[in-house]
Amino acid sequence: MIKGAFVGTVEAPSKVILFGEHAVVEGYGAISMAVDLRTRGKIFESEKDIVINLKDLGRSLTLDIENIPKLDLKNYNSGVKYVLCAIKSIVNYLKDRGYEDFKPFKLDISSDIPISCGLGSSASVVATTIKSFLSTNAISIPKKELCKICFSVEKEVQGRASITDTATVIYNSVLKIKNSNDFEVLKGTKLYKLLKGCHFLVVHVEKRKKKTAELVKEVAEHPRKEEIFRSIGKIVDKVEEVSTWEELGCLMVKNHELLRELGVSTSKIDKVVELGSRYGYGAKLSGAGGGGIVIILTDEDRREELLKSLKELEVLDVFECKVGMKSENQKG
Ligand SMILES: Nc1ncnc2c1ncn2[C@@H]1O[C@H](COP(=O)(O)OP(=O)(O)O)[C@@H](O)[C@H]1O
Ligand SMILES: C[C@@](O)(CCOP(=O)(O)O)CC(=O)O
Ligand SMILES: [Mg+2]
Repeated sequence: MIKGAFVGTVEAPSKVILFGEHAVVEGYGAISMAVDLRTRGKIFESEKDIVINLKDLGRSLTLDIENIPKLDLKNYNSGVKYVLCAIKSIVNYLKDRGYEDFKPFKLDISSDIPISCGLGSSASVVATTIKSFLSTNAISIPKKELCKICFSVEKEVQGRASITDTATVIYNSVLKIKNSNDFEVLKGTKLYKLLKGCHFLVVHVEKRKKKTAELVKEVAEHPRKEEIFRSIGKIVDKVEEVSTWEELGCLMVKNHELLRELGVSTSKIDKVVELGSRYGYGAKLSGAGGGGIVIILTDEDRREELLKSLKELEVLDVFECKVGMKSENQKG
């Protein structure tokens, strides 16, 4: 074996939630889809430890394999917790099933996904880390198991979470989330066919001041959350019945209004949603909120006017997003 030799690459995409964020944590449904902005893990041989370079954070972790099951996440800064918890969880999962003597490796993680803006960068990084560990050790586990482990990491680090982000980046598809921990891949249904024809734009509106974990915690304390979640749940149920982009866009705007009532929108996000409704079929914030991204269902005939207005608002970035297609970054 050549010291430091390149072994291979693993990847995971990102996601947008089309309907149902926050309420899904409390057991209501959601609709999500994968976005082709990717996290990549480049794996190299290592002599002794597991070394993980988090290129986007400018951080490096060196882990003695023997000590991984005893890692206490409390001793680490919040930025590296997802990756550490991912490594610890996969080691414990495999040990419980009789595996031992894991191979050391060096892993360089880098991502196209803007961090902490609602695109599920945490789930994508967790999936990449665990897939890298499995690939290095030539172990394969069922997708459903991989999903369960990644979800347990999001839950442990975030405190509260739904399976939405994890399942969407692992199945790399359009998903109907049935409740906080069950889902199905949508293929061939009426809604899937409608979504397949949709042109979406993901607008990175502004940096988020808070992490998902804090936003989910704040929402859990909202005095009217039950009533608002129920209304969001009803919208998700209606989505499967719609036949036109107009109806779909209208439900997006209604879902956004409810997220606004939950207190997770901002004035700039509202302005972008307004533009998305004026020049497109509808729009809403996506993910935990508090800033971050808006998803717009565009009217292709008015796309240029929309892009011009977004530029005037000085949004951070605009990404194309379509079911089953590679997204292109078109700076706004
Ligand atoms: N490229 C990356 N490298 C290392 N850690 C990352 C990366 N991207 C995301 N993370 C982890 O995920 C956290 C952001 O997750 P979160 O607040 O859930 O936002 P989101 O999942 O919407 O992007 C970061 O603080 C960091 O801990
Ligand atoms: C708010 C929530 O519904 C989505 C969070 O998405 P993100 O981390 O902002 O990409 C939380 C969850 O489903 O785990
Ligand atoms: Mg996240």
